[in-house]
Amino acid sequence: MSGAAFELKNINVHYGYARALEQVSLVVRPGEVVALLGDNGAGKSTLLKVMSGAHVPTAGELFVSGERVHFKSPRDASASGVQMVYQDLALVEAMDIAGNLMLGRERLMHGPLGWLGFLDRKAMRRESQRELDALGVRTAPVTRSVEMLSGGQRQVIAIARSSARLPEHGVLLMDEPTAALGHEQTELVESLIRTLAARGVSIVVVTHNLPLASAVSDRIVVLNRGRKVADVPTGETDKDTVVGWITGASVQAGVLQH
Ligand SMILES: Nc1ncnc2c1ncn2[C@@H]1O[C@H](COP(=O)(O)OP(=O)(O)OP(=O)(O)O)[C@@H](O)[C@H]1O
Repeated sequence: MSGAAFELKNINVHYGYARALEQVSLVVRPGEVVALLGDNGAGKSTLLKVMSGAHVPTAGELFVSGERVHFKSPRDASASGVQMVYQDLALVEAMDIAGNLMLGRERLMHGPLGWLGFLDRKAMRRESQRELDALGVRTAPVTRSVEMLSGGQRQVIAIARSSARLPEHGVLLMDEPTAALGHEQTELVESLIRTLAARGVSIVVVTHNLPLASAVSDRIVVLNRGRKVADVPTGETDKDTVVGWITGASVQAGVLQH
C-alpha cells in the first residue's frame, strides 16, 4: 500500500509506431489536486483516458487505493470510484438541473402497493438542491432547464453530477474544465475543485490555463511528447519554469521530481 488514491506505474500507450505515452508513472494522493500540463499532443488526454477506463494502455499497471485494477471501460473505472467529467454531451439540454443531477439515480413515486411508474420530481429536486448546497454551489434554481444556463453554470453542474457518483475518497478527472469560460465562471469552477478536494476527493485536472493550475493544484505534473518531465509541489515552482517544461526548453536528462 502506497497511501495513494490512484497510482499509475510505467504506462505506455502506443498507437502503431506513435508513442502517445512512454513509461509514465503518477501517484495521486487522497484529497490532492494534480494539474496535468503539457503542449498540444503531449499525451494529457491519453493519460486521462487510461485513468478513466476509456483506453486500455499498451503496458503498465493501475492501482486504486493500493488495489491493482484492470479498467476495460469507463464503467469499470466508475465502479472503482474514478469518474471523468465529460465536457461535451455531458448534460441533457432540455432537462432541468435536478433531472440532470439525478440522471441514472431517478426516484420513483411510492404508492401503497409499491413503486409507481413515474418520477418523484419533488424528491429529486430536494435531493439535488441538497447536493448543490453541500458543495456550496449557488447557480440557478434546480428547476431551470440546462439550455438556459451559462457555460460556467453547465460546467459546475457537470462536475457536481460526476462527483455525486463518487465514493468518499473517489477520484475525479477533468479535461480542460475552464476552456471557453470567463474569469468569474472560472472562479466558480476553481472554488468547486477546492471544496471537493477538502472533502477528500482526489482531482486530476488537465488544463492549458496556468493561473488555474497554480491557483487550485497541490502538484504540477508536466508531460512532454508522451514522457513525464516534471512532478513538483505547486508552491515550489513558478510560471517561467513550468513554461520551460511545457515547451521542452528546460527539460534536462530525466525527470525533475521533488
Ligand atoms: N487514436 C489515436 N491514434 C493515433 N494517434 C493518436 C490517437 N490519439 C492520440 N494520438 C496521438 O497521441 C499523442 C498524444 O495525444 P493527446 O490527445 O493525448 O495529447 P494532448 O496532450 O491531450 O493534446 P491536446 O492538448 O492538443 O489535447 C499525439 O501525438 C496524438 O496525435
